[in-house]
Amino acid sequence: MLRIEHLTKKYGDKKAVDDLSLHIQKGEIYGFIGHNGAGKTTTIKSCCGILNFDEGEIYVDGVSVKEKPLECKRKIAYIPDNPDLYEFMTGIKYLNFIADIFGISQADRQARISKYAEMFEIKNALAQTIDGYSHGMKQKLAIVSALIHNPKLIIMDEPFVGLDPKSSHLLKALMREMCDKGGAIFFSTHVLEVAEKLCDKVAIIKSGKLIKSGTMDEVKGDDSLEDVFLELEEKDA
Ligand SMILES: Nc1ncnc2c1ncn2[C@@H]1O[C@H](COP(=O)(O)OP(=O)(O)OP(=O)(O)O)[C@@H](O)[C@H]1O
Repeated sequence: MLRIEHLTKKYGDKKAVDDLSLHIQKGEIYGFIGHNGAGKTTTIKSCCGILNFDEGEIYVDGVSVKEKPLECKRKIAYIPDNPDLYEFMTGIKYLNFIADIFGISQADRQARISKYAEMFEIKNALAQTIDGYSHGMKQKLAIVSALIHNPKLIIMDEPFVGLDPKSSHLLKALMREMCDKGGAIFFSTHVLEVAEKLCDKVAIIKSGKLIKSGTMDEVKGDDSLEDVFLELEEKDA
């Protein structure tokens, strides 16, 4: 569903991501972990067609992000680490704006908005302008807006930051349900306990380079993901 081949992205002379390859298959929840500044957001933004990259290729469901960015964006939902939404809009206006961009029918958008806004308990806030939302409410609105076009692939940067425990639980269940239906999820997190419980596979990035990836069992064996991560961080530090 998502194929990253030899991705290299530089800022000036500095390589933020260096020759990184990863394959995320249908049905997989794939976690992406690494220290602050390791290159996670840069990789994620490259996958979503938000950042140009210097070398390599990225394919979404077989389509090149470089050659056909719009076609890829139709298949993807991207939830950034900071929900910078149009604050002057009401929640419902924002959701309809996103639904218009993706050309979603009135019937489908109403059904999805109703389902997900109710699930994340923001239905009553949809008439308010977004500038009055808390961080968590904005994050929930960003999640609802990401689900409006029924994406095949969801890419999320630190999705659990700011969510209350109930919403985190709901999001985890939704992630699993979506993958069970043939979708795929690639997300970054610093919460290793969540990654360990939730992910089918995990990749560890350090200073722009992929240092370990595979199924959770392959990566961590009998240890905890935290122990393995910390040990890898210590090596050659
Ligand atoms: N716009 C930019 N201009 C210059 N350097 C940048 C820019 N964005 C990121 N970097 C650098 O690229 C490297 C990777 O940053 P990135 O944001 O991808 O890391 P990250 O793994 O997402 O970190 P965090 O966990 O703190 O969010 C860092 O060294 C960062 O300073």
